[in-house]
Amino acid sequence: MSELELRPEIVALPKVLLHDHLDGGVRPQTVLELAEETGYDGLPASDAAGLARWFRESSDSGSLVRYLETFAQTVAVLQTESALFRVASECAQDLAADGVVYAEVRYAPEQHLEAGLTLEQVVEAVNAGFRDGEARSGHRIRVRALLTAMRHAAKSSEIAELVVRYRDQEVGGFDIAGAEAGYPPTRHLDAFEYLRRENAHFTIHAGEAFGLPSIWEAIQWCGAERLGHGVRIVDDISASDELGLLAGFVRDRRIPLEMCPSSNIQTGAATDIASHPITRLKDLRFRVTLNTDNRLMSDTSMSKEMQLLVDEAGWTKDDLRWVTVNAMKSAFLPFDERLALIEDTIKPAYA
Ligand SMILES: O=c1[nH]cnc2c1ncn2[C@@H]1O[C@H](CO)[C@@H](O)[C@H]1O
Ligand SMILES: [Zn+2]
Repeated sequence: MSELELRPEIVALPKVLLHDHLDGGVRPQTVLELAEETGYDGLPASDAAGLARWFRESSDSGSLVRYLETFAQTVAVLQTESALFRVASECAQDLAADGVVYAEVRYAPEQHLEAGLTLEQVVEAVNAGFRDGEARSGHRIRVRALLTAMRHAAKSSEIAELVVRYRDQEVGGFDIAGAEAGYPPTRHLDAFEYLRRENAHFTIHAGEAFGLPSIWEAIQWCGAERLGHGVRIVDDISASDELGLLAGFVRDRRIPLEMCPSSNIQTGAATDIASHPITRLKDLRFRVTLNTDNRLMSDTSMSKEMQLLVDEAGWTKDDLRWVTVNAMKSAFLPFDERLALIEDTIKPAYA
């Protein structure tokens, strides 16, 4: 991705981010310092610029599986409470500086147990880091956590229970992530059924590397409230914009699509920003939201994703307001709190 000078008027707009991975958004310099502190010697570069380049280039393979391999480097240095606290705090500060007013940041607690932490210690360290970052940011931002279970693993029920246990401590919901092909979400039906019995929220990564069957299972078998990516829903829309039954269901039910344009280009789910399905889905009035996915791997931010759409796909400020309101409506947050953010923070700033 080329260097992009961000326009201050875009940075200043209030933004809502529903799909951002904590372990995909670490500052390169922090990765280096944490590796030094913890004695991890497996990093592929020894300076921040080189490391940033390595992450971006290694993620450019056109394959989700290869893209996901780069996370081994960030996960390796995120095995202590102090590392998790620091990275969560910096995440909240970086998002706030980018104009984000509300964020749901996800990570997989089960990936941070290698040095002996318990799941609870992981969640509490990250939560404390978010609170610290909110306070230090000097902006009004609220950051909540989504707890991810890895789709190839067998911890989803435990992670789902964690979501319910910490729901009053800014844990908004549950997600599953990881390689999509070969690991259908129905492997985790027990977790989804439990969450529904508990009136808890969840989203599922679906329709990114794999097509319609994955989206269909996520919605109709698992009961996903939102779709992570969901970009392949265009496979169910004809050249003359006729919607198939599944695409029609997704649009009619206003199922939010957590779309991540730059990430999709790196994993091969889309070719470029100009032709990314997000614009077509916006024009067809799907419940489209705009997201970063992994700021480190894609060298991106919410402002950058917005500016790319404006510059390369003809988006207007009205479109940016629309996806921002869509995202706020789709947040895993009580209705009155969503409404307050829309009326008091978002709408006045885009007027
Ligand atoms: O776009 C994606 N698709 C599927 N899985 C992902 C994506 N981005 C990150 N992760 C996976 O989610 C884990 C927890 O944050 C990451 O470690 C990575 O393996
Ligand atoms: Zn993701």
